[in-house]
Amino acid sequence: MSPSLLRIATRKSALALWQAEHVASLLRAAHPGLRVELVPLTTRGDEILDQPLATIGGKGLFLKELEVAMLEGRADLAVHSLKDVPTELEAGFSLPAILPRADAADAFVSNHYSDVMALPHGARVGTSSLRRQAQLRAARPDLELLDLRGNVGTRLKKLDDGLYDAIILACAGLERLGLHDRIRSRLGAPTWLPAPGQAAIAIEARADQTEVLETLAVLDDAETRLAVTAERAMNQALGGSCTVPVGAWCTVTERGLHLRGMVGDVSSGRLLSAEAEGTSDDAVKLGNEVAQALFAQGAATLLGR
Ligand SMILES: NCc1[nH]cc(CCC(=O)O)c1CC(=O)O
Repeated sequence: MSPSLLRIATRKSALALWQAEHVASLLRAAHPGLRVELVPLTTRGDEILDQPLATIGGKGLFLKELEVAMLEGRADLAVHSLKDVPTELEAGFSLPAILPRADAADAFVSNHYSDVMALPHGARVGTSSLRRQAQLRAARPDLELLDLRGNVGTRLKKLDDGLYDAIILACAGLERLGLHDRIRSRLGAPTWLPAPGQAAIAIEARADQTEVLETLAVLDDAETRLAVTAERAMNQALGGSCTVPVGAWCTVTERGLHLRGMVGDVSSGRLLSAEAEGTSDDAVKLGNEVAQALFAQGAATLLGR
């Protein structure tokens, strides 16, 4: 029997709530008569705001409480930014739908400067992402890189308060929040790579809830799933999580998949990159191939392994 009510576990940040509401309206449109409600929850990742994510460690910092709600029957699904979802999902859960991807580029955001190259010598740039820090360091060894955590609104407020000359955010998040006009320039492939899975929204549910999974699967976008499967396979082969300087970007055409990967080093600004093409029937193999090419260039040293 298909469910008559679906409860969506979500974080309480403006971005998370937007994404959950977005999924709720897509579900209502796809299944007339279906009731959909939000269950807003606080996660550990939201509570610890004084430390860079890379230091706190622990995969799935933003997922745990939402998964517990599903296990305890307080929610039927959870909505996540795919880039916050660990490559290895918790046992007993699956991702029945990955939505069509938005703009996966990063955004250069500043009140005074138009892009990274226009920043004055020694300018202060805020981002806690090691991937963003490594790519900034590579382009501009002189910059002062400063930690910056919190949700999108908090980060913009700190920029506006003058704590930074510029910050780096995801274009997708800014667009979803109606903040497109804060984007001074796009940082995109091939010169700048996003996080694996960036700009894709993932729906998570319990693997044993067959009817729920079927109800959610109608929202899945096959092309986005292929691309992010390759990116996440590469990340996994590199032993990556969201706490290592790894970037990935896969495009899908009728000719097949094209994956580009990057591993960086924050202190030296050294970047390794590799790319390969593959067929759409083996996205995982393509991801492994690019990871191997990066290892052949010495990625293990940069990743501290
Ligand atoms: N780590 C926070 C986070 N998780 C997903 C996004 C952006 C939206 C997306 O990638 O789907 C953001 C904000 C940011 O990086 O600026």
